[in-house]
Amino acid sequence: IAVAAEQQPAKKVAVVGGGLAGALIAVYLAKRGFRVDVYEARKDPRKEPTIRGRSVNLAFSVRGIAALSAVGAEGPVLSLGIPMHARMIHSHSGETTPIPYGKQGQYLLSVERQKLNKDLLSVSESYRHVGLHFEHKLVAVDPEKGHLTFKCLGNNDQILEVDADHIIGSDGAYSAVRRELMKRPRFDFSQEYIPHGYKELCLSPTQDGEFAMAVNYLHIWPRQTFMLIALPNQDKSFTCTLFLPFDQFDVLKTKEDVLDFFQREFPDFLALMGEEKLVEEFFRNPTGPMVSVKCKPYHVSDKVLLIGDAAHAMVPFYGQGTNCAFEDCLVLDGLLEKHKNDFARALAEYTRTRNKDVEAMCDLAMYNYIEMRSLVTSPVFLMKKKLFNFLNWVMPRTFIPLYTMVSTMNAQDVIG
Ligand SMILES: Cc1cc2nc3c(=O)[nH]c(=O)nc-3n(C[C@H](O)[C@H](O)[C@H](O)COP(=O)(O)OP(=O)(O)OC[C@H]3O[C@@H](n4cnc5c(N)ncnc54)[C@H](O)[C@@H]3O)c2cc1C
Ligand SMILES: Cc1cnn(-c2ccc(OCc3ccccc3)c(C(=O)O)c2)c1-c1ccc(Cl)c(F)c1
Repeated sequence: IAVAAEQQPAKKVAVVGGGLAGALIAVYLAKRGFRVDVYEARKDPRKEPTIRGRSVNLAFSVRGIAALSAVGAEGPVLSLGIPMHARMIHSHSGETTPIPYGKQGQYLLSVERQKLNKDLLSVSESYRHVGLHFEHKLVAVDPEKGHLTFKCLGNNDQILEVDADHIIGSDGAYSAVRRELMKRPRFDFSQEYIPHGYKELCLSPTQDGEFAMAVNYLHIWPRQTFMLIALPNQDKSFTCTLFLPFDQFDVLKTKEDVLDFFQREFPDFLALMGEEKLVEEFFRNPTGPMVSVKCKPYHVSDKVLLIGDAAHAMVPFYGQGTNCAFEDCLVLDGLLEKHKNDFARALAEYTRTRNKDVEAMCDLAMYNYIEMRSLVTSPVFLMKKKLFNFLNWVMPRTFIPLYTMVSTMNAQDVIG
């Protein structure tokens, strides 16, 4: 006797990686009635102590918010996020110039990554057919069989074998799922590390507990081959990121080296940060690499799909990586809707339609990096942005600055 579709057991999806993309796709698939198990190598971030001054934030834009709104998960970002209506450009002499992101109502949101990840994991867990498994590191995967092997890091590295109907690889730029797909013929893959590294520094609130700088801005110190940015946090600190070539990081070995560098290049920032705090932050926080990854196809028949950085890691000079990862979820959901949960059709169309868009974002981010690294001092940055904003004012429908088009949001875009 044919068992009615709704009485068949729900298809099982294994999501490898419980970062931002993994947590959101789990919500999407749970809403579609799949049985979802998320396997994350790290510990449950919700049980980890929040280390003050270690928050990392993201610039969020309309494409990311739309993907959250589609599953009713935009609450945390909208309540958490701090609007940045303009960039604040800091010149070498310490002058600051605000340049709006566009007309009134166009802005970016500064959102704390960890808090967002925790909230999305909790939203996914609110669905009874979602299971979260932390400290489970994928060590092998057989895409054709839908078979996965995990090492249970919290349990003497015991091995756990899992079978799933479908596998989502959302395990980031250094994806283990993608590594398996790379063994297959006709799998295109390219990656490029850039010569710059990045280091996060926390600019604490002032003595009287206020923000140390103007709050509703994305602060930028453009210094040609290196740049500094600062995004505001809910706790009135700023998460600042220094982008500097590794060979320049390598020569900043002593306290004096660091203080001389900041006194020369970012005197206003040094004054805000204080020498003691700057040195402490500089040597405590790691210097991270930045890689651009492209690959294709993103799927293996109806069995495996790569999303987020696992599919398309981009250098962060457009602030769109998470926004693209979230848009991946929206696109996949639309295709599952179109193909009535037929993964084979949905995944094939996903690769066919999504690839050109995300590779355009990867290229834009790299183009921005090259442009920022070469042309940009604050006068050039100011002139360029003011000219763009003027042209947009003169021809609002025909000239929209590319960055504004890609990255900023309108209130009505969000509220719909
Ligand atoms: C300096 C910097 C600044 C950035 N700023 C912005 C910004 O302003 N705006 C923006 O939109 N984006 C920004 N990004 C990009 C953004 O951080 C990424 O695009 C985003 O984190 C991608 O999410 P993801 O879930 O695909 O990957 P990740 O966030 O990397 O998550 C992958 C998860 O998989 C887990 N994992 C990895 N391997 C395994 C395994 N073998 N088994 C199990 N689990 C595994 C990891 O522990 C992790 O939790 C920035 C990136 C950098 C480096
Ligand atoms: C984290 C985040 C979110 N968005 N952006 C971003 C990116 C590019 C931008 O402009 C293109 C451009 C600026 C300067 C010169 C040419 C082109 C603008 C802007 O217009 O404000 C904002 C960043 C960011 C990330 C790293 C650095 Cl180093 C940085 F400066 C900003």
